[in-house]
Amino acid sequence: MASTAPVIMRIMASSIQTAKRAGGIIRDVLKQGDLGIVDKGKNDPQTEADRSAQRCIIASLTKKFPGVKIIGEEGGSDLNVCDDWLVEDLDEEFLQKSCPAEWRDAKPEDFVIWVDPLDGTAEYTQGYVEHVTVLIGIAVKDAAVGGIIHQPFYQQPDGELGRTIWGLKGLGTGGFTHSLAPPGEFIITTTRSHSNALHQQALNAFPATKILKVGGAGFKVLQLLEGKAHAYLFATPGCKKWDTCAPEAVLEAQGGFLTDINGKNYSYNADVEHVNRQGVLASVGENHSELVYKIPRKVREAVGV
Ligand SMILES: Nc1ncnc2c1ncn2[C@@H]1O[C@H](COP(=O)(O)O)[C@@H](O)[C@H]1OP(=O)(O)O
Ligand SMILES: [Mg+2]
Ligand SMILES: [Mg+2]
Ligand SMILES: [Mg+2]
Repeated sequence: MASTAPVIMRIMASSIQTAKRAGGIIRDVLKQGDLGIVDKGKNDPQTEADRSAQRCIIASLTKKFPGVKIIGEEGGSDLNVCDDWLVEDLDEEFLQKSCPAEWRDAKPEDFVIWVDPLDGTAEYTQGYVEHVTVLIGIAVKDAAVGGIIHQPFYQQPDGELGRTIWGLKGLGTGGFTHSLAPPGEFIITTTRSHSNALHQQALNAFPATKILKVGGAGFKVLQLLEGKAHAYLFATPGCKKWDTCAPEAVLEAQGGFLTDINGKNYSYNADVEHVNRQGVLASVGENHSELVYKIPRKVREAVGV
């Protein structure tokens, strides 16, 4: 019944399979050894894995959904890829699920797919491969609605590498076991490679019992989902719509929040500015607005309201 499923269900089911294939490409580039690093800016590396994974994802999704706008971190991509990189199948298990009523009638032109082919590139080049994720975020009009977070280097109990987490607002999440972070503690997960004085000032305002410095927006949201941290803070511009669309959708499908540091959700339509100028604050199982008001007003004014 694949062809009759609502567009959003088909985009999600195709993105699950495509993110897995991209994860395989990311492992292959590392195995082969030459990362082909290019510096796009300060602390902003790109590797052959970013480029190849993006080509795989954009070519596959464009072929399947020609009427859908797709925006990838690595810019315009050559859609001419080998058959091995062209993912045609859909995740059948996902397709069996029932589509939430609110998205059932969404048309191809209502969607924007935000692709971060490799989130945590700095960490990938430094050997912290468990921080790496593939992010495919699905926006309907302005809102982040669905997301895939694939971890290429996650070791399954049976030894298999890779796991795929999904979330769709109104339906829920899959691919991991949700738990809340320990009560009585306050653990913050934050950047390890893009800190600055402004961000540090915000971090200092929290009575944290522990600060985890890890790479990638996807990995930090996974830490929230698995109860390793209570909040994710990045109080400065730097991450972009492709970093937050999928994590926001998955976290919010689980009852959490991912907003700017003023507590406002970002917009994900095709015309928005790519940079998330007002930073990121995410939490699950917490009073999110209380966290917003812990961030010093000076910091919130510096990034803009
Ligand atoms: N200053 C920056 N320049 C470029 N990318 C950034 C910057 N800050 C954050 N990012 C992106 O957001 C992700 C999360 O940031 P951090 O790990 O510092 O918390 C990074 O892995 C990176 O995504 P990517 O690795 O896909 O380029
Ligand atoms: Mg990058
Ligand atoms: Mg990223
Ligand atoms: Mg990236």
